[in-house]
Amino acid sequence: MHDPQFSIEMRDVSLQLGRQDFHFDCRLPAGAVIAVTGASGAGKSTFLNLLAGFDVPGRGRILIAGKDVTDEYPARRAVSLVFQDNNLFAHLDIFTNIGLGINPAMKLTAADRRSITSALEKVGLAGFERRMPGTLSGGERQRAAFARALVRNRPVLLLDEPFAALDPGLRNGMAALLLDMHRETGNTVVVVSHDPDEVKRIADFGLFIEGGRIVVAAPIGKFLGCEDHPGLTQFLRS
Ligand SMILES: Nc1ncnc2c1ncn2[C@@H]1O[C@H](COP(=O)(O)OP(=O)(O)OP(=O)(O)O)[C@@H](O)[C@H]1O
Repeated sequence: MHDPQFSIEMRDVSLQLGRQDFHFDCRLPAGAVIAVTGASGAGKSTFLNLLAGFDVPGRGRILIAGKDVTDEYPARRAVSLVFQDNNLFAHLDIFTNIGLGINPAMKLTAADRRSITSALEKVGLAGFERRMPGTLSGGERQRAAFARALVRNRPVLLLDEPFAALDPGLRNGMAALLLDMHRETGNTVVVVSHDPDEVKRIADFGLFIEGGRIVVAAPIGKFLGCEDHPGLTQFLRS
């Protein structure tokens, strides 16, 4: 049974990658900004990869917006993604990269075309439509990927340190844009962050992952006040 309060459920999900095993079991609130935290190598990206469908669990079920997606291909899932790399097709210009996020056959309406231009303006890349990804800086590529997520407008947005390559001013600007979009659409945002200030600023709910397991999952007030896990305390003070 699906409870509409939850947009993401992992039911007894297990996975082994090399010598590392992972076990995730969680229910995440719909319409929240959920911060995923943990030390390097804890399993944050694997958690997102399972939701995106790039990793497939050996056991357990994954539900997104009430639908069991465990056996569904990444492209069919109700998610958009902004990951650290590999966000853009290198042989296609920025307009096409973003357009594919709206319609994989590039059948775009005039309104779609306007929304691409407008998303590029919002992320500070006005006029970049015909540029190839290889001619953009790392931060510009991340912003282009973010523009694609803006136009895709899926119920769940997965972001793996989306603004890591940006300087602090731009990073804050993009975080503000993310919150604007979130308020407008009411979508669920799952964002990996290494920055406690960013977590405090944007998240409604926090997850702390350690050794391939979720050790804390709580609304943000409780999460920030949690003193039961030295790893989390250290992260929050960093
Ligand atoms: N395909 C794989 N084969 C073997 N081990 C893997 C594989 N993918 C991930 N791992 C291991 O699983 C652990 C968790 O990796 P993951 O990328 O999820 O961590 P993370 O919390 O996102 O780390 P970071 O903050 O450094 O990006 C790491 O020890 C990693 O080396």
